[in-house]
Amino acid sequence: MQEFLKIDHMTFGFGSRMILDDVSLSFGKGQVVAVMGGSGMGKTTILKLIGGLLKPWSGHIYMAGEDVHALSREKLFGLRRRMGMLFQFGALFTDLSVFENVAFPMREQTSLDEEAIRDLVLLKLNTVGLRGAAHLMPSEVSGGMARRVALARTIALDPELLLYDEPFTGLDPISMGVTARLIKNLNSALHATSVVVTHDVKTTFEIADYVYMISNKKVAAQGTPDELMKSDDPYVRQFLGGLPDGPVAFHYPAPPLAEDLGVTR
Ligand SMILES: Nc1ncnc2c1ncn2[C@@H]1O[C@H](COP(=O)(O)OP(=O)(O)OP(=O)(O)O)[C@@H](O)[C@H]1O
Repeated sequence: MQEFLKIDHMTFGFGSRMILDDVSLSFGKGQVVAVMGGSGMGKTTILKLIGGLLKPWSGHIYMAGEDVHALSREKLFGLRRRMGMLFQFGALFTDLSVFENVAFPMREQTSLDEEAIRDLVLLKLNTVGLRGAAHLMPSEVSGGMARRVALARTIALDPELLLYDEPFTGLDPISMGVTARLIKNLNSALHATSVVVTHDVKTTFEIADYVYMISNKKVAAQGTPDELMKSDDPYVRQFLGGLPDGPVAFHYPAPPLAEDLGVTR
């Protein structure tokens, strides 16, 4: 496997609160890699660190051999241009048509002429099955279609690295499956690397080549979906089974309920 992205012994936190403690993750070229874990474990934070929006306390992130946080501002912008980011809910610009939403990064970041933009936008929309919807406004398309438009916009400039934050949230099961297959197919078509942050086990395991599970500031488990399905690690079993009890407590640490309610015997 040729490595494209590497998180190397990285530690990060907000203020004095550590969120990630000495984590190392590797992402191969051409792979779809899922980063999973419970709410608040730092999954979105990892994407922001990769994108250079946050800086590690220690450790490094390398993309295509470049140390992301050692780059000049200009070089970082150059590197970011090689990334496509689909952040939570992938909001579209509501006052722009589907076509203009996809054209937006092209107009912002390239000097392509109108004709080239038109052809490219239609090609990208065709890839997600929505060429016929180019003239519609975001308010006229369904939630699942809007997510596909956002995907077309994410791949507008043929990124080498695709970062997805909860791409399945809020979608019905069919749209989830469609979105998942698109993520997989786009990754192959672009010869890219995709990082998918999610807690949806079923959909993710259908498309991921490799999975990292983050818990308690650490990589709690990792492997291919097959390996994890067969694992008897209690954390993996708890996560996959959606069980309330296990190594990860359901209750946030608290005094006894009776004490909080002022009940005495
Ligand atoms: N700007 C910030 N300042 C301080 N704390 C933050 C900030 N952003 C996130 N956090 C905290 O860092 C932790 C990790 O947040 P993050 O959004 O990465 O979690 P997540 O795993 O993506 O969760 P979810 O699945 O709920 O989106 C959370 O406890 C959150 O409250």
